[in-house]
Amino acid sequence: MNKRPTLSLKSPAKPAAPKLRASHARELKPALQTHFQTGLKADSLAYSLIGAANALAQVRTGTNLPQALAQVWARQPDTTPQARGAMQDIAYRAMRQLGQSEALVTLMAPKAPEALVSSLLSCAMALLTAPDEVKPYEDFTIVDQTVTAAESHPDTARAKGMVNAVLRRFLRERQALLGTVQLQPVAKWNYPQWWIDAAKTAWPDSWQAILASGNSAPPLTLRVNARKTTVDAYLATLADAGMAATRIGPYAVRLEKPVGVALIPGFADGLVSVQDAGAQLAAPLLDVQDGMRVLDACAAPGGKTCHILELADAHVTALDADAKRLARVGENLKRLQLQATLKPAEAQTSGWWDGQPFDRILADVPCTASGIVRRHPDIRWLRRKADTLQLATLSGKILDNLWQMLAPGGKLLFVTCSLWPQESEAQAAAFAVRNQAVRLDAPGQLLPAGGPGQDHDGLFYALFQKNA
Ligand SMILES: C[S@@+](CC[C@H](N)C(=O)[O-])C[C@H]1O[C@@H](n2cnc3c(N)ncnc32)[C@H](O)[C@@H]1O
Repeated sequence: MNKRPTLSLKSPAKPAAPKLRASHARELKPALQTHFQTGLKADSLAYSLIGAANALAQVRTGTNLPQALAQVWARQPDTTPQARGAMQDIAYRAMRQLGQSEALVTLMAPKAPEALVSSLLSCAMALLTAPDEVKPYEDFTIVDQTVTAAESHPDTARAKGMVNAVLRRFLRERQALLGTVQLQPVAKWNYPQWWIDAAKTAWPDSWQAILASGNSAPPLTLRVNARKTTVDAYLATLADAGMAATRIGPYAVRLEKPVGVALIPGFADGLVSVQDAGAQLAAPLLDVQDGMRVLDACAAPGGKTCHILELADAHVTALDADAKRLARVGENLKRLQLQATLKPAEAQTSGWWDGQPFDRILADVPCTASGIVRRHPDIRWLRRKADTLQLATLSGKILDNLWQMLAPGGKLLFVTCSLWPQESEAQAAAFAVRNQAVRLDAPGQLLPAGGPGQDHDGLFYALFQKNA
């Protein structure tokens, strides 16, 4: 990775120290001053660090990272696109290194830091321990800018000296400190202990590779729209634009260097969509023919809905319990010039159904999303162990309900992006027994994989047919 040229670090603004609140007394535990505007320059690393730290602190209280970042940007409308990019990069790195960073801080800090201080230190640690061949920033810049960031905010100003001391000690004793914390599994793997245990139990031969894969940066994979072009023609378009790419599936193209969608040739015109290569297996597996009635029961944001419609002239109903997310299905259909009926409703209910059976049903059910942590590194810190059982209970109800809506001879494809058998294979096996469903050939559990020729998330596929 090249050094980030967009950040001006020559003369970082040193704002006047903010007034400390009396409520900084530990026992009062004040709420974070999330609306506080620092006087930092938007193009400084300090600005990006305090923004990323704010987002991280929100994640620690249960908000997902994209939403937390969106909240930070909404509160600071002067955040430039470059600063947004830098904040996002720091926050995502921090999520992937959080176990190690928090263990390092616990080892060095004289007492447990308050939420925003802890988050700021985790952001700085993620940059200081970045695995990149070319470091994103120089060590001294990271320390200097983290201290400047601490100084700029009332929730961190008092801890400025401690922040400085911790980061400088880390630079002096790096190897010894890293060696010490690596003895703790949470710090070594950067997942909660229950997650590490679950991976070991489910995948005793490959849990290390699975956990490591979840800490890698994800590829940018495109789905080529079969209605508009071919993979070969699109690869040629990319080559003309000077963008290196390889084919990694029947419709899947991986860009060598991820870019924003605005820079992807033909994206606005619907030539391609962003979709993991593993997720691109769903539509072909459903084997939809022209004229069929198809239900996509958990459809948002519509990746699989649109793929189905790119492959056949079908009558698709796209259902999702979350009306806001369902609106994104509409946006994607519009960009691709496709049509479907959108219904905001819960898939375990039937009040929305007109009683006409479906020929094909896609049940891409809500799950722990443990197979897509490389794209959503915050998930591991947000999920709780009990979520697996709760989500499996809901998806069991969804499957049983949808089965009643399937025409004789019709097919139902059950999909999860989970690595936990309780949500996937065990669920599929129990469903088949409960409903006397015929199980057809499908990939089953795909573990996350990367490399030449293939690159996909962790997904599960089971295909069922109803007796005619
Ligand atoms: C794995 S995502 C679906 C991804 C989508 N199929 C795609 O390819 O773009 C699961 C979706 O299920 C929705 N959902 C959650 N609970 C639901 C329920 N009870 N009924 C219907 N949809 C639900 C969520 O809002 C979410 O959009």
